[in-house]
Amino acid sequence: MAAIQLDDVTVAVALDAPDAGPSPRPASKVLLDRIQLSLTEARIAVVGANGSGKSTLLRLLNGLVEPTAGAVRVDGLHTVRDGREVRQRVGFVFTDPLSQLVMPTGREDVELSLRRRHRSRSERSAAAQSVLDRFGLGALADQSVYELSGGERQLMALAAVLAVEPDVLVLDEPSTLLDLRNRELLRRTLAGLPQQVILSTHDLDLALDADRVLVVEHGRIAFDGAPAAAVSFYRALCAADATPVRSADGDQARGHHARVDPARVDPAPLDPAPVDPAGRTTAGGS
Ligand SMILES: Nc1ncnc2c1ncn2[C@@H]1O[C@H](COP(=O)(O)OP(=O)(O)OP(=O)(O)O)[C@@H](O)[C@H]1O
Repeated sequence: MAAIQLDDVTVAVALDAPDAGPSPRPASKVLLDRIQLSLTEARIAVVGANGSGKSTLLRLLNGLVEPTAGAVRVDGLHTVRDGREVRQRVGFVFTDPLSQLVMPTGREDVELSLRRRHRSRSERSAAAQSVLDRFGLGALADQSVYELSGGERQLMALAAVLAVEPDVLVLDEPSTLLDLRNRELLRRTLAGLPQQVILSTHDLDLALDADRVLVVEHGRIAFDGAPAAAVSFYRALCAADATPVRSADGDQARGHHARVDPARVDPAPLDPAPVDPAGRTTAGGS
């Protein structure tokens, strides 16, 4: 497995000119805050609320997003300085397949992925056919990508990235558009891959297939550990968020700032396993 190291990584973006006035907006927004992670497990899932920072975290891994501070290394390669080598090792599958499929048909897209690996056109074509067949996409290979269903496109985008056999596969919400059957196909496919797989998902069953799950909350790692405990933590976090709380003046408000103590999350009834004995369960970083 590859060793991916995030050393004290912060990602911040500049916002439009802050308004002057009694409560001026900040000039920048922190998307990820001092993340310290060592990612070596074969299957890692990242869960968290919309806007919590999951995609930003994944995009760091192949240099699509650059840290504002700190560094990300893949097998010792720096994602900014050694971007090209890192991208050859780390394949990235986007949530929206149309931002990835650039050729008119799936076959052409997979062949484009394979252009460096197979110089001969006939070899390239045979290799593309074999990849497409593996995903049950052979019959759709010559159809316009715009005529494919969302799920078919998503599988096509995955096939095009896997065609070059990266060492690490990073997938941003890969099951969003898939029906139950294709979700199962995706789960089986991911389970059988030799690559290290790191994915973000709102599909908690997919997260439970992983060896390790990170819960991202407001740009920080709120929990890092065994899947059942992480999912229980995340459910508790969402429940706390959704629970109306009474403010001091008696008004009801949503408990957006409710704290869930990771050490006190009961993983039952999903799995009675205790929180990861490796002690990676942390609040606000790992
Ligand atoms: N370039 C940018 N400029 C300003 N804000 C940004 C930028 N990129 C991301 N953000 C903000 O950063 C936060 C994290 O975004 P990110 O896409 O990482 O979230 P996410 O957890 O993947 O969300 P989702 O589950 O909805 O896909 C969001 O509030 C988003 O609006």
